[in-house]
Amino acid sequence: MIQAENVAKEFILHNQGGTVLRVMEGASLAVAPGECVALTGASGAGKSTLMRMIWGNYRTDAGRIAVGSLEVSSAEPREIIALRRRTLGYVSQFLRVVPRVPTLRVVAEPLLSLGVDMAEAEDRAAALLTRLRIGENLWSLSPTTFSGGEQQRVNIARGFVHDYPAMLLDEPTASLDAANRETVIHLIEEAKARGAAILGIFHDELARNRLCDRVVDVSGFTPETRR
Ligand SMILES: Nc1ncnc2c1ncn2[C@@H]1O[C@H](COP(=O)(O)OP(=O)(O)OP(=O)(O)O)[C@@H](O)[C@H]1O
Repeated sequence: MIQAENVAKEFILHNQGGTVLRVMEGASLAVAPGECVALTGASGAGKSTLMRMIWGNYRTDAGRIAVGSLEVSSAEPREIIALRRRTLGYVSQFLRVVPRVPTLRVVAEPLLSLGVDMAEAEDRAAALLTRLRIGENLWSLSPTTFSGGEQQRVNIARGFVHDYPAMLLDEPTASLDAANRETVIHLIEEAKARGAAILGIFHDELARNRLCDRVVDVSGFTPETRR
């Protein structure tokens, strides 16, 4: 469902004399439906860079990336937007929201953009917010003033509101208390059980061991010149 073959990436630092940083070469991996794969490797090894290339935010300099039937590495922006709407979910570490939009709406929005009717979308959003222990008194407020952990739970609710066939998770259990961490682990287990292909960065080793079928160490894709 998620595939990378021989992917290479370099950054050109235009504000530093055009220095070229070759950060990755020969990166290959595949995540099948129902499988959870963890990206590991030291800080700076390229985990986030690989995730951003799969998400379509960073261009690939060589090789190919595909999610489902779409070649992300050569896709048009409108194809990337459609992929993100239907097929590929992404739970980043931080919630980014438009100010003043109420929490219930923030969480329901991915379903609304798929044409699900408001009542059903809000029901599903409410169920997830309840599971993630966000009190109903907060649902009509914008999450911009929420605590870090509350914002992360809203972010997770939004990321799991639609049953994406593929998901990218960036430290989904970071900054959560024990009970909410357990809830998030269950949400990920449920996504796997319904056949989602999941690729994630999990610094939380216990969560990684419970959830992940395999580990891909991105240090193996670091060019010789950087080792
Ligand atoms: N936009 C960018 N411009 C220039 N260099 C970048 C950019 N993004 C990442 N890099 C460089 O690419 C390398 C890999 O960074 P990346 O953030 O992917 O590592 P990581 O494994 O996710 O690290 P961490 O665990 O610390 O988050 C680093 O040397 C970083 O400086």
